[in-house]
Amino acid sequence: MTSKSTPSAAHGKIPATVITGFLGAGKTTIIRNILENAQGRRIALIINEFGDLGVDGDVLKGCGAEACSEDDIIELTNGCICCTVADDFIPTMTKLLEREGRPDHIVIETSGLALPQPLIAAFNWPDIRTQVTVDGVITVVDSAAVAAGRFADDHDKVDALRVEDDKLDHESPIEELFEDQLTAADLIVLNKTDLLDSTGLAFVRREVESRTSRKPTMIEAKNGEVSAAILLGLGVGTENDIANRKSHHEMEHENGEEHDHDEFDSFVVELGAITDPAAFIGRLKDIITTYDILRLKGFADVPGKPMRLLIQGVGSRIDQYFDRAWGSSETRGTRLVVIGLHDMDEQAVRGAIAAAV
Ligand SMILES: Nc1nc2c(ncn2[C@@H]2O[C@H](COP(=O)(O)OP(=O)(O)OP(=O)(O)O)[C@@H](O)[C@H]2O)c(=O)[nH]1
Repeated sequence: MTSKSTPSAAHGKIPATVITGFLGAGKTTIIRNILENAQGRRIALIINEFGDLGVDGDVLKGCGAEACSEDDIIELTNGCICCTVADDFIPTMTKLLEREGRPDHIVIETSGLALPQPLIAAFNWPDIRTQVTVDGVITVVDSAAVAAGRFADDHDKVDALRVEDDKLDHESPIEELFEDQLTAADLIVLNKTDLLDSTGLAFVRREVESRTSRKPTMIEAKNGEVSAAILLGLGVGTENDIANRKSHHEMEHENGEEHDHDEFDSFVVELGAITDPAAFIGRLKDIITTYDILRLKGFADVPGKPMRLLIQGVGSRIDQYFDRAWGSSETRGTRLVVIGLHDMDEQAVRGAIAAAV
């Protein structure tokens, strides 16, 4: 199945694939694989990240895949795509469609905290609807996190949040988001299967199935290795089916109350050189656990190394590798974005990370 054979492509509309999924599930990793196996398609990429440090865009620009030049990668940095659809996403799409040399396919990576529903609805805007169709929504799941109970309701925590903030009428914000992202899916990728055995994986399947009343196809993957032939060319036209995919927020606020991300918070920590990366990363793992940090990612300056060290923390797991050389006009330094729930003690986390150097 390729995009060239889908009904939407046959009607001249550009297919757009939405890749969603919670923080650190593996969205960027999957997109990297798509770009490297694009089967001759020219792909435009729209990336949205939570937090003021464009790590994903940088990772994807650095992969140098022919399918997608740096000019074809557009970063939306003014907040989560679901809240900035009108001001940010729609003008960006309009500009993209006015360009010469239109792409064969558009891939959109939502932030890990975004509700996909408002984004899908935006494809019904008149200027966009006539030119683009949603080929499919792919929800990436961190299977290891599901198995660890990361998306199960932590009642104590939710109750504590509610006492602090009486506007909080939701269940656990993480659990709701997880379910909303599953409910939007045409295809669910159970990623990170390398971290589980078959019993764990069977549990994850049941858990995911129980979190959405829709029954999208589920496939398993490790390191985001799924063929572009499976991911691109679903041919769904998801914008015609939004009524069946309502988020908790839409169901609770049919009167149109604004959605926001007050439940989550992020900040960037800037540090100098890291002389002992192994020790630093060991301490970061403890800090993530102590302060219940949801996502930590960025780069470190390691003295004597011509390349920067990419640091990717998801839950208490941290991956690190030297991803690219520092640019000649770039100031070397360590910058990490930290994402957590809104009750995260920013000053304490900042202090702990500074002391971990
Ligand atoms: N063990 C394992 N690690 C994975 C797998 N897929 C991705 N990762 C790692 O998980 C981390 C997060 O992956 P990303 O692709 O950046 O996740 P993301 O969903 O784009 O993250 P955000 O955009 O921050 O929400 C990285 O360190 C990846 O290398 C997998 O299948 N197995």
